Amino acid sequence: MPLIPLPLVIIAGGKSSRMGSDKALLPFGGFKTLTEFQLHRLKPYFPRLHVSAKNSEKFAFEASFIDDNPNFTDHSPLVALLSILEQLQTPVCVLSVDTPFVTPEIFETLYENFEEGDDAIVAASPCASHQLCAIYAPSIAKTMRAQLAKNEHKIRSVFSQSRTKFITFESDEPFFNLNHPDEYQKAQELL
Ligand SMILES: Nc1nc2c(ncn2[C@@H]2O[C@H](COP(=O)(O)OP(=O)(O)OP(=O)(O)O)[C@@H](O)[C@H]2O)c(=O)[nH]1
Repeated sequence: MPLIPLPLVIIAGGKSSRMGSDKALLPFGGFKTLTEFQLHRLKPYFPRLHVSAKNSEKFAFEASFIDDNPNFTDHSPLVALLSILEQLQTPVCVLSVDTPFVTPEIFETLYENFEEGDDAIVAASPCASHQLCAIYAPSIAKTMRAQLAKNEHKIRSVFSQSRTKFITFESDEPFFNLNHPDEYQKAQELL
């Protein structure tokens, strides 16, 4: 059983504009919310789990929440990542709440590739890279802060200015994510 000695943060504070209702709160896999599904299935593999949100008051369950830094009023994964690193100040595994098929083995492989001096280790697959299935070190926060100070939310620019490695996995399937209602439907069928 893989055991990854870093905290895992489930990132769940987006607008869900394409889904039409908050993805993090959708029922999934027998759980009241997709967020609780993710916490439950990944809990055995990490020493601590947290949930990142713009405002955690939206959740009706208990967990260790990391609210976004209130100085950033915009929504973006970059805002979430910087807020997480500022609060935890340790290397962290992160996972987008809307990817219910990412396995612990994927994080184990990312961790095996994480070396002294790395700023980020990001999963990739044939069709895409997955910036929210990754390990980030606090050393990348400075570059993120500078980027957000320019009101620039593209994580790719942060990658190009830091020591970021991409680890490519064979299949796109574990990275299937739920952006639209038909993808939510398909994910329920795939379970
Ligand atoms: N904490 C936090 N999470 C965010 C923020 N913006 C996006 N996320 C999360 O980042 C992940 C990827 O977000 P997207 O799917 O690109 O955006 P989204 O806002 O959820 O959905 P769309 O509005 O349809 O683009 C999701 O798990 C979101 O919950 C933010 O400002 N704060």
